[in-house]
This record gives sequence, structure tokens and C-alpha cells, in this order.
Amino acid sequence: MLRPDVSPTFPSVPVASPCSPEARSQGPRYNFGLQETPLSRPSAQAASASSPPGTSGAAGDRSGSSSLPGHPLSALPPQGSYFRNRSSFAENTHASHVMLGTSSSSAQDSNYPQILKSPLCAGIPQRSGYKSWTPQMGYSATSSSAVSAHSPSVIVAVVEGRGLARGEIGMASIDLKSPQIVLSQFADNTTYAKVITKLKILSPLEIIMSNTACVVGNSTKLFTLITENFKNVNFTTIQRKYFNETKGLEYIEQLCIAEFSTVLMEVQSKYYCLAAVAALLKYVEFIQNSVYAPKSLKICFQGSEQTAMIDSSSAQNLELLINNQDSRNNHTLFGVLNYTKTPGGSRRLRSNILEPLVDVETINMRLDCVQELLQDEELFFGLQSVIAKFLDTEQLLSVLVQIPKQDTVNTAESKITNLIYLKHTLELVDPLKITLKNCNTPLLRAYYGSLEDKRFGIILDKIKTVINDDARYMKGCLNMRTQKCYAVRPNINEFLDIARRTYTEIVDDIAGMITQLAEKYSLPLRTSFSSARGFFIQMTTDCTVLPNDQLPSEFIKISKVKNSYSFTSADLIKMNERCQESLREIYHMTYMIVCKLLSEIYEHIHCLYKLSDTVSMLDMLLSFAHACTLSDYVRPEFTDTLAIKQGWHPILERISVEKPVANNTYITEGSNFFIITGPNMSGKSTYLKQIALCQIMAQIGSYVPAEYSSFRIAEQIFTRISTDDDIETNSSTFMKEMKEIAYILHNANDKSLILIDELGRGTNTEEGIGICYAVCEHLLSLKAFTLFATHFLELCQIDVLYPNVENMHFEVQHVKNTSRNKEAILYTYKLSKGLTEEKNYGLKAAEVSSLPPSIVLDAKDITTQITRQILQNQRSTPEMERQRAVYHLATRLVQTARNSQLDPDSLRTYLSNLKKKYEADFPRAEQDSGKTEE
Ligand SMILES: Nc1ncnc2c1ncn2[C@@H]1O[C@H](COP(=O)(O)OP(=O)(O)OP(=O)(O)O)[C@@H](O)[C@H]1O
Repeated sequence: MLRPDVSPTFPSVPVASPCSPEARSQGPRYNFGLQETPLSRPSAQAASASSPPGTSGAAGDRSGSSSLPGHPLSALPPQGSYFRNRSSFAENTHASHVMLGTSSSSAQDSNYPQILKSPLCAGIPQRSGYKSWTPQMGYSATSSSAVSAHSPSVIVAVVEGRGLARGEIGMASIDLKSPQIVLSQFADNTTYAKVITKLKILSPLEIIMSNTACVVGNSTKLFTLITENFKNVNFTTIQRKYFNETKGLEYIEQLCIAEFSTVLMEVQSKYYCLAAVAALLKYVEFIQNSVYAPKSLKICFQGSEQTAMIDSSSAQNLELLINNQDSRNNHTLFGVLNYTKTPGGSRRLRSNILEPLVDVETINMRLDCVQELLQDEELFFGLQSVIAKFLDTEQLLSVLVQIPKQDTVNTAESKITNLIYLKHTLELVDPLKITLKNCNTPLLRAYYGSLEDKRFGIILDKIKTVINDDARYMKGCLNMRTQKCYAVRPNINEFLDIARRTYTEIVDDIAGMITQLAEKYSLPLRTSFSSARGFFIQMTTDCTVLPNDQLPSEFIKISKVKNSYSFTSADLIKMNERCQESLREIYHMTYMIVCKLLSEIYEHIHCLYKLSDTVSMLDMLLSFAHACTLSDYVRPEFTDTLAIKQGWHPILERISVEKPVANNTYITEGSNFFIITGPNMSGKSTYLKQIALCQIMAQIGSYVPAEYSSFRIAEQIFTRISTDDDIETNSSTFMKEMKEIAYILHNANDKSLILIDELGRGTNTEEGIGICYAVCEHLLSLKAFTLFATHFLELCQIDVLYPNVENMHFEVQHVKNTSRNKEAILYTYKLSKGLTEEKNYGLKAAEVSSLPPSIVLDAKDITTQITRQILQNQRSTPEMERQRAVYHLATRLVQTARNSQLDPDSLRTYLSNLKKKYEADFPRAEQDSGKTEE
């Protein structure tokens, strides 16, 4: 009998038609050990043999894969292939012509300089805990839980231009769960805000950069910034020569499926993203130990102009994906909108929230769909029930288009599983089509049209000639094992039929043996199964049934959880081994048949890209409609005004028992800067966030929480909302807010939505006001829509100088608490025009807090004294006041002249208006005002 640990090679079992004889010759050379048996590590010689001398590898390696049998999905492993897996890569780093090095993510890592010093990277530490998804792990039917759908699986290559091209960034990313490569290239400024934001959105598992970006003591700014911002992400540096644009173009030509081949035209002259994709694919093929089949990948170019930019700290402030108090709860925008049923749908929702659309037409098409789903109940429920049955189509595709370089039991098992999933998926196309048949909106009709693709039927028919009709995806590992075992129809391979009969007999024998044991010992024994243990015995009972509280000595490997015992016996272990043996034979023969089948259907398989796109989008739109049914959301309009009638905070609504107080918003180009004041706890931050959340919801095609809403498309959404000190980056509150505000000032434009809350709180009042004033004046030079919440009431005076500034405040009411004979504050959360008239509200808030009354009393006393002192110092003659005003005016004029982009005529008009205003305020100061104007 074959013992897996003795001989890892599968005995050559004859395979009947249709697979033999040529299928046998093309079939996998199997490592059928119970555990994966890695191929022996190839020598550096073998490595150089597989890469033609003088080439940087990409073409050489692929030509290695082209020696595979004609068909892309054939499983014959490439001979002498250099790359095996990450660990062999680390061992092979002496072969410096392949890759330079792998380093841990942190620039502060003690190994780091050492790694970079060595040109050959000998002694590169193995990264512990690295766990990447591999095709051998197979496609698992994931639940739609956000966690599994969003665990990092993206690898990104980043490269920056050199010399005059510094600041030109090329990026290429691939999600290991989805066979899609996204390329982008853009110019970034010195803060590299776009790169960092893009990377944060991708949430990578690993980042690849060129070794020239991190020469010790002379790392590029981009490299330093990335390592600082992504401390928990794995970093790999590879030789610059692998960032080769010519190879990148070749890769795209070879791998991109016909439907998306227009990408070639888009990226032909985008050298940096081409260079990045070359390095990325070379690396992924290495770590995955597999190559992508020719014409199998969706490759697309994504410019930064197609979506709105939300930087990562704004995403965090707004709690788009993660709740700031408790990262496990779903009190986030994602939580509010996520009623998706598939992992693809939930991934799509996540990426949309982080990168909302900017194209009104597309947004309106989505809104039309949501509207139809809301109006047609039958459509909504019908669609929801079909969509819920889909598995992760993207991941399925991802596995189907990879050719493993090594064949093991696991790869075989995973291919069989995937074929069953493929059948399951394709069987859902018709029900989906029927549900969408009578839809009216263009997008739903387009999705219906995409399902009419004949290839779905062709693939399914071919599958059905080989695979049993009732082979389908089932929950539970034993169920799935049975499905895999009996997936292939009978009479296709007589040896397979025999092996299956043997397997059934062994399983029956196991059941019979356990029944006999139960009778023999008069115990309630039950047959159980787990993928780790195989068949074992379980017994749920209290100890009184057992003589001497002991199980019979025949039972071994006993474990007990509460009153449930699990154990096995020597005979059962042997039978499990026989069972595994026959299973391996079955899998081997099934795999041969499946590979042949896959090779026949392969040319049609790309219709699944369309299907996965359709399913994830429908899932997201259904989710939007579902969210609407739980609250009174309204369809947004898109104009050049931000107008929200009675809007409320969607996350607060989910948390609180009562519906949040709704408020109006009306921001136009002529009145685009709102200063919001109000006591502590009156609702300022909530209001600011609510506007941003509504804006994002509208721009992803969702309805919004309001009675009416109209939005101006925002190209960027910036927030500066006070949070606690960032201990991780060791920056003080003040430095953190300065960094955040600098980022906004550098990047905001006329189409931005900017929300600033409590700027300048990290320093003293005078300086805080100064900073706020300067920041406001800078932002006022833009047509961006800005909301600025502050406790510095002095700032409200800015409306005198700028007609586009509006002062708003949150009202509070003072009520007498008769029982305690004290005044209490009642928060109305209502926004009104003008600035707040509340005084000393900090003390009032402190009074209702848990601060000891004696401290509050002291604080009141000290405040009164300081206020008196300030008033005394400020007491001045009318002449002093006049001079102060002249000084202030002169400063303003100089500043305006310096900053202004106005033409001379406009500047003159502006100055003369200012002069008139000054003369009106100080009628006896005409001479001075004349001087000032000069
Ligand atoms: N519109 C609303 N409806 C109901 N409750 C609200 C509303 N706005 C705010 N609240 C409640 O009031 C609390 C305080 O609000 P928020 O933090 O926005 O106040 P604030 O004015 O920004 O306070 P501070 O100035 O101290 O930062 C919120 O946590 C929320 O529970």
C-alpha cells in the first residue's frame, strides 16, 4: 500500500477515455503526499538556464511557462523554473541577478541597514508570520463577513521617476483574491499625498519598491514616507532592472484578456506604471509559485481623476470603515450601508466608500437602479435571494487562471472544488437573468444584457457532460469531500468508479465498526468527521455511564470538551489511512478529468469577469436599497449647490434610540465658507461629519439621510477633526493638527469639501486664533466649500471682510432645575444663523461633568479675575482704538496684495470698498485711511 510519507509520488493509474492517452502524458506529475512536498530547490545554474543571459527575466521566465503543454490550464509544471516560493527566494538570494532583497517593513528595524548594505542580501531574515494566500490553499467559500472579504491580499509595486521625472509615480497592484491588475500613474507633489492615500485605500499586504529607492543613508523621500506610513506592511525591495517598462508592456500583451486589451493603448507611453507591473508580476509569480495563464487577467488603468480623493486620516475621522472607539463594532458608514450578501459586493462597497465617483451620469445611473429596486418589491426580494447564493466569483476566477508550478494533493483537490463552484456559479446565471428580465433602468438592462453572453451556457453544457448534475457546493467539509469524490459522472473512467466503490466500502466499514463498538461497550457512540482528524468517534454523555469514569482502553487520543468526548482507535486510524489512500486515487483521476475539462472550457472562461462585475455591483445596489428601507433616505440631486434639507447623521441614527435632530445646510459659491460656533457638546462635530457622510453617500449612488438633498460633486473631501494624540507616531496634538492642516492647504482646490473642527486647540489662544485666521484667509481664496467649527469667537469677525463667509451657531437653552435651584443647559442640536452668544460655556459644561464642585468654583473665580484684568488692559482711548484699526487694516491690505491673484482693477475696487467700510466705521479718520490706501 502506498504510504504518503514513504513515497510522495502517485502510482501511475491508467486513465480511461476521454483523458487518456494524451491526457496521461500531459497530466500532472503528482506529489501525492498527505503534506505538500516542495520540489527540490533548483540551483543557481538552473536559474540562469531558465532566464536567457542578459535578460532581466520576465520574458525568459514566461518563455519557461510557454514550454507548458499547449493549453493554458494544463497542469504540467514548468521544468527548471527558478522561482519556487518566498522561502526558497530568501535562500536563493545569492543569485543576485534575480532579486535583491526582502526587508522587514520598518525602517527602524535593526536588521534594516544591514540588509540594505549587502548587495546580495545574504542572510536576509525570514519574515515570520508572513502568510500569503496561495492557489494551493484553494478557493474557499467565504462568508460575506467584512473581515474575510477585506483581509489584506493586495500586492503593490511602486516606482518613482528619477531626475527631472521625480514626483512622477507609477503603481501596479494585484489582489491575490481577484485576477485583476490595476495600473496608475500620476504626478504627485512633495508630500506624496496621492501615493499615500492610494496605498491606504488598497490596504496592501505587501509593497514592492526598487532597491535604488532605499540606499542606506540616502533613501528617497517617497521610500521614507511609505515605510513610516505602512509600518505593519511587508516591504520587499527588488533590483531596479526588474522595473522594466518594455517587459511590462510584454506582460500586458501576453496576459490581458481580449475584452480589456484597450488598456494597452492607454498605458503604452506610461513608462512608470509599465515598469511597476513588470516588477509586480515577476514577484507574484515567484511567491505564488504559479504563473498566470496567457490572456487570463483583467488589466485596467485607473487615473486619479475618476474618483474623489479622501485621505486616510479623513476616512478615519469620518469613521468610514472603522469605528474610532471600538474597531470591532460596525458603527461606521460601511456598517450603515453594508447589507451585501457576497464577498465581492462587500469589497465593492468598501472601495466605493473610500473612492466615491465624480461622474454625475454614472452616479445617476446607479441611483435609477436603487429607485427601481425600491419601487419594485418583487424585483428587490427576487434579486436578493439569487445574489445571496453566489460565492466569491472573483476569487474563483483568480484560482482558475493560475497554473500551479507544482502539483500536490491540495492543488488537485482545490481544482476539483473550484470546478464544482464554477458549476454552482454558472447555474445561477439563468435565475439571475429571469429576475432581471423586466427591468427598466439602463444599468439593470445592461446587466441583463451581459448575462445573455452565450459562453455561460457553453461552459455549463461542457461541464455537465463530465460532472454529475447534482454535484454542488455544500457547507461542511465532509459534504464537500463527498461532492468532490462523486463529482465526475460514472462510466467516464472505470478505474475511478472502482476507486469510488472502494472508498464507499471503507466509509461503510468505518460506520459499521463504530456501531459494533457502541454495542460492545453499550455506549452512545457516534461517527464524526473533521478535515484534520478524518473519521473519529464522538460521545456526548455524563461520566456516570462510564465504568470507573474511564473509557475502554481500546480508545485512544481522547479529548473532552464539557461532556463531549472525542477519540479514535488503532483500527479506526488504519481505516482512515485506507480511506485517505483511496481518496488520493480518486482525486488524482478526477483531477486528470477536471484538467482536461478546464482546458476545453478555458477559452470561454473570461465571461466570468463580466459576471463577477455584475454580481458585485447588483449586490451593492441592493444593499443601498436595503439601507433605504430601514430609514427615510432621499434620492440626491447634483447641482452646483450643497443643499440639504433636514439632514441627519446616518451613524448616529444607528447608534441612538431616538432619531438624531435634523438640520439644514445651504452652501453655494457665493456663500461657501461657514464658521460654526456653539458650546461644547452642542453638536458641531456631528454636524460637520454628517455633511461629509451625506456627500460620500450621494457620490457612491446611495440615497442620503435627509428630506431633500442636492450636492456639488466634490473632487476631494478633507477633514481636520480633533482626535487624541497619536502615540504611535509620537507626534503631539499640535504637530498632528499642523500636519493635517498643511496637507489640506497643499492639496485643496476649488472643488473640495473641507471640514475643519477646532483648529489651534493645541496651542495658546492668541496663537491658535492667529493660525485659524491665516488658514481661513488662505481657504477663502478658493471656491471650495468649507465648514469651520471653532471655539474662537474672534474668528467670526472675518465675515466683515469676506462676503462669502456665513456665521452659524448651535443653539442651547437654559432651563431652571427647580429641585437643585440651578441652571442647566439643554442641547437642542439646532443650527441657527449668526454666532453663538453663549459665554463661559466651558465652565457650564464642566459643571455638569464629573469635575468636583470645588474645582469648578475655583475655576469660575479665576476666570472672573482674568477677564477683569484683560478688560482693564484693553481699556483704551478712541484714538488708540482708531490706530489699532488702521494698523489692522494696513496689515490686511499688504497681505491681500501679496496673496491676491486679482487683476489690478479688481484689486482697486476691493481697496476702495475697504476704504469706504473703514470710513463708515471711523468717520473722523479720513486722512489716515488715505495714507493706508497709499
Ligand atoms: N443632531 C444631533 N441629534 C442628536 N444628538 C446629537 C446631535 N448632534 C450631536 N448629538 C449628540 O451630542 C454629542 C456631542 O456632539 P458633538 O461632539 O458634535 O459636540 P461638539 O459641539 O462638537 O462638542 P465639542 O465642542 O466639545 O467638541 C454627540 O456625541 C451626540 O451624542
